[in-house]
Amino acid sequence: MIKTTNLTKNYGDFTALNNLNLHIKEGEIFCLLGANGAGKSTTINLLLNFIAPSSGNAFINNVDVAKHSKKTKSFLTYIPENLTLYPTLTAVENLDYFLGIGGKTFSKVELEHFLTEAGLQQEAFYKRIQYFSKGMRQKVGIALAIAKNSKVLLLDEPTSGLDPKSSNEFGALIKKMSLNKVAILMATHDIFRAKEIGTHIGIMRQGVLIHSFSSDEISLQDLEKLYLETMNLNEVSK
Ligand SMILES: Nc1ncnc2c1ncn2[C@@H]1O[C@H](COP(=O)(O)OP(=O)(O)OP(=O)(O)O)[C@@H](O)[C@H]1O
Repeated sequence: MIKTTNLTKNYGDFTALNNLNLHIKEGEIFCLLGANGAGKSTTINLLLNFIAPSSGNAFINNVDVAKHSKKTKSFLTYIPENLTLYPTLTAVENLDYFLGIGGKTFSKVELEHFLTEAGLQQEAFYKRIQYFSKGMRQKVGIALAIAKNSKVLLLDEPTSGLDPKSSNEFGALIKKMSLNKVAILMATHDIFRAKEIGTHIGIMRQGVLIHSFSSDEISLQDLEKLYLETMNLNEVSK
């Protein structure tokens, strides 16, 4: 699970994240919406201990991220907007390499199985990553999460730049991960996908989570309205 208590990040006088309280349980998909600069990536960076909190705490699987960074990383997989893999290595080789860094070794058959589970077509297993689309690279990232048996998945704008079919496929894959009890946080601008796959949705503005609700409480139309109203508030307060 993912939990934050009064998590705050200041840069001098500027507050990028203001007292965030989140609780994402196993099997839940929390989609975090917000305008550019709202604090979505800051939240993810704090959960990864890429940056230190100014105050408050972040927990992955009940372990404090700032105190036990290495341990919390072993529970999670992070897929950034553009997943960096080794371009000259194949999908299988990349998977083998990154799992090896975490001290895990698997047979060729097992690695192929993880890629299959992640929805990568078999013809791509032994192709160099440099020829992969964004959607295909993300599937390698998901295969990594499956192989690691990750309890938590952190996704930063995973569907931006994906065509509708790939975005739909990605959504289905994320839902499948959640059925395996993974707790998922997805920062996104994609209202449609958030409503479709999210069990919970949050809207952030200027570092504050101002709306948070379960996805079935709101229609797509109302969600869009609320989101646009939030964006307009941003404009007015500038
Ligand atoms: N190192 C830093 N120093 C000062 N301000 C920063 C720093 N890093 C981020 N910020 C500011 O913190 C705010 C939140 O940024 P963040 O990247 O979390 O937004 P975001 O919601 O992920 O936006 P986007 O949708 O554009 O990715 C922004 O105003 C950003 O300029």
